[in-house]
Order: sequence, then structure tokens, then C-alpha cells
Amino acid sequence: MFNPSEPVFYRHPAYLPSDGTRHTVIDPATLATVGIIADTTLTELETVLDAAAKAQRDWKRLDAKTRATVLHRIANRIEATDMRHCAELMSREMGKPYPEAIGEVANCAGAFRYFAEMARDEAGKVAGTTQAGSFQHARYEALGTSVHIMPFNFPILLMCWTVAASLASGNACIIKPAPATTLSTLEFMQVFEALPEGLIACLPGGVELGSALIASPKTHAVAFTGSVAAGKAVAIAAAAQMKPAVIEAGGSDPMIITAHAPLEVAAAGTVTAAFHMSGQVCTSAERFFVVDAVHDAFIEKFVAETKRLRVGNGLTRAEIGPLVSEAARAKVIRLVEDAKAKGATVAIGGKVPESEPVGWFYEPTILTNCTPDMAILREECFGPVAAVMRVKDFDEAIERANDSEFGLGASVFTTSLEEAMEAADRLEAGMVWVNNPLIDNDALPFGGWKKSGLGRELSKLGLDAFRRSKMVIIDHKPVVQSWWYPYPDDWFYEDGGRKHV
Ligand SMILES: NC(=O)c1ccc[n+]([C@@H]2O[C@H](COP(=O)([O-])OP(=O)(O)OC[C@H]3O[C@@H](n4cnc5c(N)ncnc54)[C@H](O)[C@@H]3O)[C@@H](O)[C@H]2O)c1
Repeated sequence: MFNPSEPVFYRHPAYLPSDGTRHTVIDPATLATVGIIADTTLTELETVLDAAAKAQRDWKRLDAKTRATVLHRIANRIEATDMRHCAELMSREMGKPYPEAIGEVANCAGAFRYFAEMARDEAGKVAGTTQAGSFQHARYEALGTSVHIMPFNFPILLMCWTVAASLASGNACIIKPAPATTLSTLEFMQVFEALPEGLIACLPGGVELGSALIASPKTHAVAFTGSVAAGKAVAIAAAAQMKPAVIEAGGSDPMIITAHAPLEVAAAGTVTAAFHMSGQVCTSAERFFVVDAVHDAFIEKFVAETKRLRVGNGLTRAEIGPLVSEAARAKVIRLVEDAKAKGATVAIGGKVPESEPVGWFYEPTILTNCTPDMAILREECFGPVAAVMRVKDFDEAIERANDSEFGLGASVFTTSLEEAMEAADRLEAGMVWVNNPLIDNDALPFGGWKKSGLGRELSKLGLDAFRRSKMVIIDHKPVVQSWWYPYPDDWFYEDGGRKHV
């Protein structure tokens, strides 16, 4: 059994790498080594892809009901398994507070149940026919083997969203976890026990392995979640192979506090939206636009709520764990210092906590008096920092919120129905939340506009990403069609030219 004081050396049980490189996972709270992982070699990759192709040939031929039964078994297994070890590994790998890690894993069963039933519900479309005696329809079929390239921040939940849809569509799945969160992902793989051998695999590795998976002729679809820069590279690499790719990229979500905001609720909600997982949620609220009429009252409450947060190791009673890496914290420091140099005021935080000198911690921070020339209003910060800008009114807030190359999510706190509906209409984002940020729903499409992504996860769109349509026309009463060769004589002018169609 896992011993937290001993680093783990991990080799994938099915494919033991012999001569590959290794990477070390460091606990960002203590800087201790959590594990040393043997990365997948390109030779091993071929073996895994061949096994996936073999398993997929049978999997895709199964009837939808049987496939759904297997997916429900996976969901049952997730619900029945003691996931404390997996959650603890996740906390130690990337700093996520333990209750959030256990919550993430517990939430995964829903996607398997949802896609199991959705794939059963419809497998295509029967169209009204263009002529009698013809059965004209489109059916959905599996693509083959899908590649799932994952980020560190929700290594298991986000993997389940696309893996469930892909399996339900009849595909094999190859998962490439983020190097930092390989151990918890490998630990979670036990829930796939009910699947035929070879149909799913988790391969440790970095960018080189991810690129090889996309380039391989043995893979047929890509699901990527990560930064905008990597997402662009993945989209281009997939396009070069004409492979469909769902790209879930980064963001810098706006949060609007209107003159009609319920301030108590807004202060509590924004603390979670900004600082949940130390701001390392793709839909973390980073840019705050607060209407002048309530600005000072809101900031007072926002600061008071933030004071209640405890910074510390995610395995202790702390809400704010460390950033995932030294580089991640360096970026936060750069953005805060740039904002301060350009006139921002630190309302709270703005520094490395004295209580946590070892790990990659940063205090939950509120910056006021922010202006659009500050890098923090242009770049994704991905840290526990709320950059607040005072705006004249609701219209200015919407305009400022949309002034971004990102378009993942956007949130508003208001009790005005008119403002809520206006915000839903006018915000340029793939997801809009009014009075309840960060929520998702398996039945609704998840994804971003602009540079925040291409394609959608979850919902029917998330299923369609892993299947291809085939138009099928069957004439069950065969007749010679009027337009078939040779052309009838009366289609010609007397001089031999064609008259009309
Ligand atoms: N839109 C969403 O749903 C969503 C959800 C979670 C996280 N994110 C974003 O993810 C980022 C944080 O995650 P991260 O730091 O792990 O992201 P990252 O881009 O550094 O890495 C993500 C994954 O891509 C792989 N990778 C990187 N470059 C690659 C390439 N050229 N070819 C193939 N694979 C490549 C990495 O090894 C890793 O597995 C943030 O920007 C966050 O906003 C987005």
C-alpha cells in the first residue's frame, strides 16, 4: 500500500518501459519527491496502439446496449472504490486540497452513465426521403483510437469527460496525462478493469509522446486540454493529419459585479471563483469588473472573505494549496509586480506567505485600481489573484469583459433579471454563469470561444466529437432513375447541344 513518506517508482503494469527516460514528480507543498516515473518509449507506443486497434475492432461491433452496460460497470466501480489513495496522490502531485481531490474523483461516475445512455439514445438520423422507395439516413460510427492529452489541474475528471464519450462511441482510448499528475491517473486506471484488454491505456510521457500520438497513423481523434500555446500546436498537428481535435484551452474569465449584485452572496461566491484550487481552474475568475456604485462595499466584503482562507499543504486543513510549479508561481509574481508598478493597489495578499517558506505558495491576492494596460488583464494568470477594475456601469463592464483574446467562461452577480439576460446575450464566452460560477452539467456543452478552444466536451456535442457520420441511402424498390446515362433524347436540341437538365 502507498506510503506517503516513500517516493513511488511507477511503471505501467501492462507495458513496462525498459530504456525510456524518467521524470520526477515533486510535491509542490514540501518539494519532496512523490514519484519517479518511467516514460513510454516510442517502441512501446507501437505495441500499445496495435493492442488498442485489435481491441477496438470488437468493441465497435458490440451493440450499444452492451457497451452501455460496460460503461455503467465503470461508473459502479468508481462509486464503490475507496479513492482516498488516488486523491492523496493527486494532492501530493499538484497541491490540490484533499477535499477537492476526493470530490473530483467522486464526480467522475456521472459522465460514464450519461454517455452510456446517450449513445444508446440515438445513433444517427432518418431523413424524409427525396423519393419513394428509398430509406435515407445518417448513422454515427466510431473513429478508431482517440488520444486524450490532459492537463495537471483536473487530471481525472476532465479525462473521464472525453474518455466516457469516446468509449461510448465505440473507440479505443489512449490517455497521456500531464507529467505532474501521472501517478494519480495511473492509480485511477483500475476502474477500467471491466474493459477488454488493450482498449484503454495510460501512457506516461511529455510533449514528445503527445506529438507522437497525434502524428501516428494508428490514432484517429484528439482530445486536448491545456494551455492556449500547446492547444494551438496540437490543433495544427492534428489538422496536418486531418484528425478531428477537441481543444479545451486556457482563459482569463471575467467576473462582473453589478449595481444590483447580492453583495454577501457575491463576496462568498467570488472568493471561491477566484481562489478555488489557488486559481488554477481553467474557469477561475481572474478579471473583476465592479460597478462604481457598489465597488467599495464589495471590496470590503471580498477582502473580509479572503482573510478567512487558510494557506497550506493540501493535506492539512487549508483552502489554498501551493501552485503546481516554481514556474507557475514565478508567472504570478511577475503579473502582480507588473500591476503594482503600473498603479494597482494590493488590497490583500500580494506576496509569498511567510508561514509557508518551502513550497510554491502564494497568498490569495486582491488587486484594485487595475487598468487594461496591465499584463494581468491580458494574460492568463492561473494563480490566486483577483485583478479588480472599477467601471462606471453595466455596459462598460460587459465591454471590458469582452476585451480579451480568451472566451472560456464569464460570470455575473446580479439580482436584476434584465441584467442577467443581457449578460447572457452579450458576453463573448462559451459559458456564462449568473450568481453561481464554476458549475458544469454533463448535459450541457463545455468549452470556449475565441482562443479558449475549438469543439465541445460533454452534452451531445461531446459525444459527436468522437464519432463520424455516414450518409446511407438504400433504395428498397430498385428503379432506373430518370437522370442516369444515357441522357434521354428529349434532353438534347436538334443540333446535339444539351437543352436543359
Ligand atoms: N478549457 C478547459 O476546459 C481547460 C480545463 C483545464 C485546464 N485548462 C488549461 O490548461 C492549462 C493548465 O494545464 P497545463 O499546465 O497542464 O497545460 P499544458 O499546455 O502545459 O499541458 C497540457 C498537456 O499537453 C501536453 N502537451 C504540451 N504541449 C504539447 C504538444 N505540442 N503536443 C502534444 N502534447 C503537448 C502536456 O504534456 C500536457 O499533457 C491552463 O492554461 C488552463 O486554463 C483548460
